[in-house]
Amino acid sequence: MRLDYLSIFPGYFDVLGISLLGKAAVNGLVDVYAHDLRDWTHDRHRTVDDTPCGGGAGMVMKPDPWGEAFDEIIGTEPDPSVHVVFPSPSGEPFTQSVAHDLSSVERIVFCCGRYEGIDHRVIDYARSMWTVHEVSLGDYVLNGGEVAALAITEAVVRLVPGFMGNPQSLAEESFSAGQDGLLEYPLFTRPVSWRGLDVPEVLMSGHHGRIAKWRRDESIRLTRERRPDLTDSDVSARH
Ligand SMILES: CC(C)N1CCN(Cc2ccc(Cn3ccc4ccc(-c5n[nH]c(N)c5C#N)cc43)cc2)CC1
Repeated sequence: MRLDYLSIFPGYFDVLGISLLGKAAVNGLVDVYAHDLRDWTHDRHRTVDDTPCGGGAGMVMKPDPWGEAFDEIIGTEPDPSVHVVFPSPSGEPFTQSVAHDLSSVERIVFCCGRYEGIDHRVIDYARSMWTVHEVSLGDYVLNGGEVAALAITEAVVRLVPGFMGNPQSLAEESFSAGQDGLLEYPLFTRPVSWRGLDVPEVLMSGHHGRIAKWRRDESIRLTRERRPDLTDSDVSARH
C-alpha cells in the first residue's frame, strides 16, 4: 500500500515513522510519502490561499497548486484504483466500514486542507479522475485535515493483512462486524486486587461460559448506556 499526503504542514506525517506504522513501513507493507503543497506554487510568497468568491470570512485554498501536485504525484490519466481522501467538516462520517474498504486499496492520497477549506473544483476534478472520499471524523472542528488524515491512516493500516501481530484482536473490537456493533466489555489484568479494587470474580473463575456471558452482558449494558444509537430495535430485542 502506498500512502501520499499533500499538506502545507508535511511535518505532521513524520510521526508515521514511529511504532507500528514504522514497522509496517520497514516491512514494506506500507510506503509513506509526505509532500509540501507549497512546492507547487510559483510566487515569492509560495501562496496557497485567496479570499472566497462571493465574500465571507477567512481564506480558501487555491486550486492551482493542488492540480499541479496531482499531475506530478498521481498523474494526468483517470485511474479509479487510486483513492483520494479529503478530510472535511462537511464530509460523510468516517466509519470502521470505510476503514475496512480502504484497507484493501493499493494507493491512497490524502489531501489535507487548511483555512476554510479547498476550492471545490479541486474535489470535482479529483472525482473526475479517481475514487474520492470526502470524510469527516466527527462533529467537532479541527483546524485542518492533517490530524484527521493521521487518524484515518491508523484505522486503515491496522486492518491491512500482516500488519497486526494478532489478527484475532481485530475480530473482537468494537465497531467490527463480529460484535453485533456493540461496545467492548471492560478489560482487566493482574494484580487481581489493586488499591482496594478487585477484578470481577467471574473473570477469575475459569468458567468460560460464564465469562462469555458476563462479557456479553457488559457490552450490552455499556452500549445501551453510552451509545443507544448503536442499538437498533432488532439488536435490543435480541439482547
Ligand atoms: C460560514 C463559514 C465562514 N464557516 C467557515 C467554517 N466552516 C467550518 C470549518 C471549520 C474548520 C475548518 C478548518 N479545516 C480546513 C480543512 C479541514 C479539514 C477537516 C476539518 C475537520 N474539522 N472537523 C472534522 N471532523 C474535520 C475532518 N475530517 C477541518 C478543516 C474548515 C471549515 C463552517 C462555515
